[in-house]
Amino acid sequence: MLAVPEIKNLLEEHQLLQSLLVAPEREHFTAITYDSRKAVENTLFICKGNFRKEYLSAAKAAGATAYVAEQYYPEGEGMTAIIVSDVQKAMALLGAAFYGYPQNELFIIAYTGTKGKTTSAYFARGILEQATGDRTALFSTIDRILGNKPEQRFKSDLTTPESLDLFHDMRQAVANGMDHLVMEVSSQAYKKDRVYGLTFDIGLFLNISPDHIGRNEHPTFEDYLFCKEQLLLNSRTCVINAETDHLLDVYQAAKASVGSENVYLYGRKGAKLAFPVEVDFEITNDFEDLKQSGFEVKALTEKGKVLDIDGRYEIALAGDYNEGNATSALIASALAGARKAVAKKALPLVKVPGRMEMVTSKTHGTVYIDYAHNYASLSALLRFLRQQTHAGKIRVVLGSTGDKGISRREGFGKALSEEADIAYLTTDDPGFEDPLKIAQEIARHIDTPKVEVIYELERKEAVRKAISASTAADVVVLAGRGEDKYMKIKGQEIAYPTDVEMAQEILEEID
Ligand SMILES: CC(=O)N[C@H]1[C@@H](OP(=O)(O)OP(=O)(O)OC[C@H]2O[C@@H](n3ccc(=O)[nH]c3=O)[C@H](O)[C@@H]2O)O[C@H](CO)[C@@H](O)[C@@H]1O[C@H](C)C(=O)N[C@@H](C)C(=O)N[C@H](CCC(=O)O)C(=O)O
Ligand SMILES: Nc1ncnc2c1ncn2[C@@H]1O[C@H](COP(=O)(O)OP(=O)(O)OP(=O)(O)O)[C@@H](O)[C@H]1O
Repeated sequence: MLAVPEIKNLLEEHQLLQSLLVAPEREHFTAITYDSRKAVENTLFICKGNFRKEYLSAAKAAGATAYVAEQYYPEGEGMTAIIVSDVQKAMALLGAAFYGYPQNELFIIAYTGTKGKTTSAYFARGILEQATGDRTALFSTIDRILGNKPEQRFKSDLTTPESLDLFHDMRQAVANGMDHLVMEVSSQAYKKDRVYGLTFDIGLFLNISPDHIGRNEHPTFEDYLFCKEQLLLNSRTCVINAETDHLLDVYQAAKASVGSENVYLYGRKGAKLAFPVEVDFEITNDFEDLKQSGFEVKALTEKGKVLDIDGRYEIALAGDYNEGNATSALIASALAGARKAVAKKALPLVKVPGRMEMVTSKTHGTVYIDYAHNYASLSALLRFLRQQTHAGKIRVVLGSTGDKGISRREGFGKALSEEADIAYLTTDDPGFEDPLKIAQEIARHIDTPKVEVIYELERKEAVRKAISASTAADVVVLAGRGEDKYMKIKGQEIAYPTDVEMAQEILEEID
């Protein structure tokens, strides 16, 4: 429940309130929503984003008695009108208040980074699940786990939910007995003030590379970096991958916010850093194959030693970057109070849907299904597979999404040029764009004749062609979609088999 005096105070404190017109008997609200289709009796309705006046009329007809907006609407006549200077910020504040500030009942670990957020969040939750006796929620790009029952697990639409949904889900998690939360915070979350007003217990910065720049996302790389760094300005303790690009900027943001004594840095032994800084934890690879890896973590500073995580760990995920992801989770969970012995047992059990999944074959190449969908992740993946694959060819099936992430097309072309032998260019969430045109744009950035380019726009056929042509020495990479079950075409989500399902089905037929 939320009442007008509390709303007024809160919005005034944050200098957001422009005018307030309280209609008689419209002073207490028992529901809150930004979607007219969800409005019920006595709802406080938020007019935000690509809002249309008809939505306010619909909300009022459904029983909404007040609205929050950046302007007055005649459609809201008879309702309490709360006019604010920034509706996204107001929504976050009102959401937290409506749901009774659930963040105060959770220890929150928040991840940002261009790559590795989901994987690292899964690692951290894997450890904390054991350490807290199953009281750790997870809000990831893949799913939102609000409790331990299957019906408390939901597929995610966004990496970071809209603020109202975020506070709603936090409240649910608390009601389900959770006292820890691991979540991903996208740069968009800061751009759109979805996490406005939140302070995280631990904020982790994994890396940054050009991505998410374009229409509907960030106008420039600087804006992208600025938004990502906001996590460090809103966390009590910061953990940074010392191997990130723009380390100086990132480190300074964290130091200015919490002081160097509350900043932890980690990196691979001998890694070249973008600026010289004392690293708290050093990672040494011990062994790796295509299924797993083992590594050693060593504290180099007194502050690092206090966390007591020195030791050898194993993970059931290939890719050297995953050792870094796992180390970030070790540091975060140690800061949350998890013991080393628990982490050691928990880490090898962590699986991440759609990340480095594998389908093996007797006669054809092993198929890797990975969500890699920009230059940094695809090149890291292909470089890793090249080291592990000796004489065989690397066959890569991919497309690039339409309407967003335009810079990925160039990134894919570049990564394919570096390590692929055969590129099967196909369809991946084309939206309102022509998938052939997208594929041709990727091909334009393949700058070497060493890469054979095959166009096959039906994704399933492209997968079939790549697997059928492969020998046992080859690897087949199905990139970009992970566990996606839908293809986004012209504003619709059309059911489509996952890459894993297609690989399994094709191999059952031809193996
Ligand atoms: C740019 C952006 O942040 N867009 C998000 C935003 O859209 P929006 O506020 O304009 O809402 P909208 O869906 O267009 O609808 C307008 C309003 O009318 C309402 N409505 C609509 C229909 C109706 O009948 N009645 C009604 O009241 C809607 O509920 C909404 O409040 O709010 C919506 C939820 O309310 C989000 O789904 C949508 O994300 C878009 C689809 C999206 O995909 N965003 C991407 C770029 C994103 O945020 N990605 C990041 C990851 C990328 C990264 O790492 O940076 C993420 O966190 O997921
Ligand atoms: N630390 C890392 N550095 C580079 N690439 C990585 C790293 N971690 C994971 N990847 C690659 O990026 C892909 C996506 O990983 P993950 O889903 O964990 O990242 P994410 O940050 O959640 O991505 P997104 O924001 O695109 O959803 C993986 O499938 C892997 O190929």
